Amino acid sequence: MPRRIGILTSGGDCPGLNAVIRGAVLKGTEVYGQEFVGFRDGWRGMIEADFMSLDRTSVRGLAKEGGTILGTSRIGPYRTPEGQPDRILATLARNGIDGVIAIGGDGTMRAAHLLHADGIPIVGVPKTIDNDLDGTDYSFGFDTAVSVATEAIDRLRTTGNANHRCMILEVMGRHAGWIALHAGTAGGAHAILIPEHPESLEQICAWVTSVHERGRSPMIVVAEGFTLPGMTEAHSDRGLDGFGRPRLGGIAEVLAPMIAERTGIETRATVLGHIQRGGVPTSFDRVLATRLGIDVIELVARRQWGRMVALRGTDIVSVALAELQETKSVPPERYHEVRVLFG
Ligand SMILES: Nc1ncnc2c1ncn2[C@@H]1O[C@H](COP(=O)(O)OP(=O)(O)O)[C@@H](O)[C@H]1O
Ligand SMILES: O=P(O)(O)OC[C@H]1O[C@](O)(COP(=O)(O)O)[C@@H](O)[C@@H]1O
Ligand SMILES: [Mg+2]
Repeated sequence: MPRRIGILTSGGDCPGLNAVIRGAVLKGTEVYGQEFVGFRDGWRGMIEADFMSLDRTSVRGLAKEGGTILGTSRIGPYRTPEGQPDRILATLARNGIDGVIAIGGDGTMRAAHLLHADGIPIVGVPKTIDNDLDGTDYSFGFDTAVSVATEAIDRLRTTGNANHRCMILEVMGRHAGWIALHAGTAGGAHAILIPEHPESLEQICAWVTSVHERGRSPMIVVAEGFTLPGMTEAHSDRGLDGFGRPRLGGIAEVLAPMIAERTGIETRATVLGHIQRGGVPTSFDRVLATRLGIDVIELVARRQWGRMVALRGTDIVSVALAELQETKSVPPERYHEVRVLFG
């Protein structure tokens, strides 16, 4: 039975991370008598042996707390001499750490898979507000982000109606438009634009005009990764993130003047940004995150390294990290199901 376990949170933060930590620490300490440490700032803490001890007291009241008490980063393994697997194994051994729980998104799970293949005892817990992680029906953080985005749509509609304007809300979603799809559907958007399904400017303007002509204020929801035909990459003018990828954001501000010019309808853009990632998780996300934290301890107890806990229907199951596909995209039929309501 692994006795001393390290936990880390990596990648973009996500409401529910703390609830996972609490679920895992409470289950592990109470049921198996395990000890826990928390690596600070994701993989960096594991690589540099920068950790804090986690006990019952340190996870008190955490189910409802946004962010992560451990901090997160996009600093990864393999990039420095200390980040090589043999050095990581030695660091873990020196500190008496028998296994690692990595809580993160697609990137973190990819890194965890590589580390497992290189002999590091590691299991994963899926997190992402984007809901784009393969292998799990939903990830915690998504429901919170959708709730925040839906409220933003409701608010934008009243100001849009008052001023007879077209309103555009931009939400996160680098490769997948799940937040836009769900929030747009919940908020009754007149068009939802997502990375998986390009729409032409002509089509978008046709929807906007038809809404306006029947006396309503058009409401568009766009995911940050959406591209117009002819764009080879998602819009980015904000430099690179910690992992060297372009920081997305701003496509709503690109679309607004184009739509205004073509339709003659005054148009305003709002970029929701990190508001959808901060603050308290919804009760759905608290429950999901807590269950994943509890259940990942079973993987650890059975030494089922190289696996990730996941939600399948209403059950928590586990999947091999090696089997995860690149991205869980919005399937065409899910998009076309709501597209018939646009305009
Ligand atoms: N293929 C990879 N090899 C090594 N490390 C990786 C790889 N992909 C991601 N990582 C590390 O995991 C971190 C988290 O991934 P990222 O995509 O930024 O967030 P998330 O896990 O939320 O998707 C990255 O910033 C990087 O340090
Ligand atoms: O501002 P940051 O921290 O770079 O995060 C922005 C990114 O966070 C996300 O919500 C999640 O990204 P990761 O899962 O890769 O962390 C993306 O949709 C968005 O592009
Ligand atoms: Mg990612």
